[in-house]
Amino acid sequence: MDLISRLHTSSPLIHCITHPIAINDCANAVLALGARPIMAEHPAEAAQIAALAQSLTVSLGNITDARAESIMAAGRIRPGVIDLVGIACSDFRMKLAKRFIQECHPAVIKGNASEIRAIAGTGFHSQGIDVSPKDAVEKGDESAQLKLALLMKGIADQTGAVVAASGAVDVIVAPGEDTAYFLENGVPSMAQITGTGCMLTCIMGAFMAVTSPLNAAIAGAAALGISGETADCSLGLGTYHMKLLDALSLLSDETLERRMKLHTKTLRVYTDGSTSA
Ligand SMILES: Nc1ncnc2c1ncn2[C@@H]1O[C@H](COP(=O)(O)OP(=O)(O)OP(=O)(O)O)[C@@H](O)[C@H]1O
Ligand SMILES: Cc1ncsc1CCO
Repeated sequence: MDLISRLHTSSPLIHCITHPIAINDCANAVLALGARPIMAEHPAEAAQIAALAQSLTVSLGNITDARAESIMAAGRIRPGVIDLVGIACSDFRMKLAKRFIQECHPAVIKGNASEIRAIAGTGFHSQGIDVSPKDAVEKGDESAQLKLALLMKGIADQTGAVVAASGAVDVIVAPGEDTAYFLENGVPSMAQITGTGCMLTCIMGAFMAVTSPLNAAIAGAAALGISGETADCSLGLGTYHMKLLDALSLLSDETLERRMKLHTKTLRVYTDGSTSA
């Protein structure tokens, strides 16, 4: 795998429509991997910038009317990554997410486990923008991992998008495929820094400029998770935040491949609707 060196060599332009809480970290995360971010969000220019860029990411976090408009305008131009931030606690965002998925056909649909359950139309627990502990999928809980993956397969097959659920275990499923991918990289401190999920969205978008949406989702989750593992958190969260960016900028393809904790499972959906792995 040579995705990081491909990014450094080709320096693709990544159009990220995200929110002020995470915008600076997102731009720096894209730069750290060798790509070029453009954070344009004016509705009058969003389509033109999306057409110019090699990849697009959109986030529903801290949504505004202007950003909602530019997300739709850019999404109609290019199938990007949509981050479903907050759809579990906001009917407005849920409606916008559904409209985006229907009209813009994103390549990747990403959220935490509560947001993924919400977009699947199944029971979910809302805890603001964070995952509810009742929906979260933990390391070692194979049954919960599998249930979420099966739910995600339904969304993927229905929308044609890769579906990614971030968390302690990142779960990724592609449309028309029976394989579910489970990544166990990362440390709990990452959830203590605001915007790590938003950075992940833009990192996936960066990789999408040089590989398929499925590989981009896997490589993105692994790259951020490994950076979170190698960054020093002993001096507190403020320093850890910067160390995370340092680690991302120093990450090599060799380390990405060697430290990636990926396992797969085959999902089966029977004609009577029952499921198994
Ligand atoms: N408990 C955890 N253990 C290990 N890694 C974690 C944990 N929580 C988060 N991570 C890591 O952080 C990454 C971001 O995931 P997370 O689901 O926390 O984002 P998020 O909640 O959407 O963040 P935000 O809303 O602040 O942008 C994951 O891909 C994973 O690598
Ligand atoms: C704190 C916060 N509020 C809306 S988005 C966001 C950052 C994490 O997504």
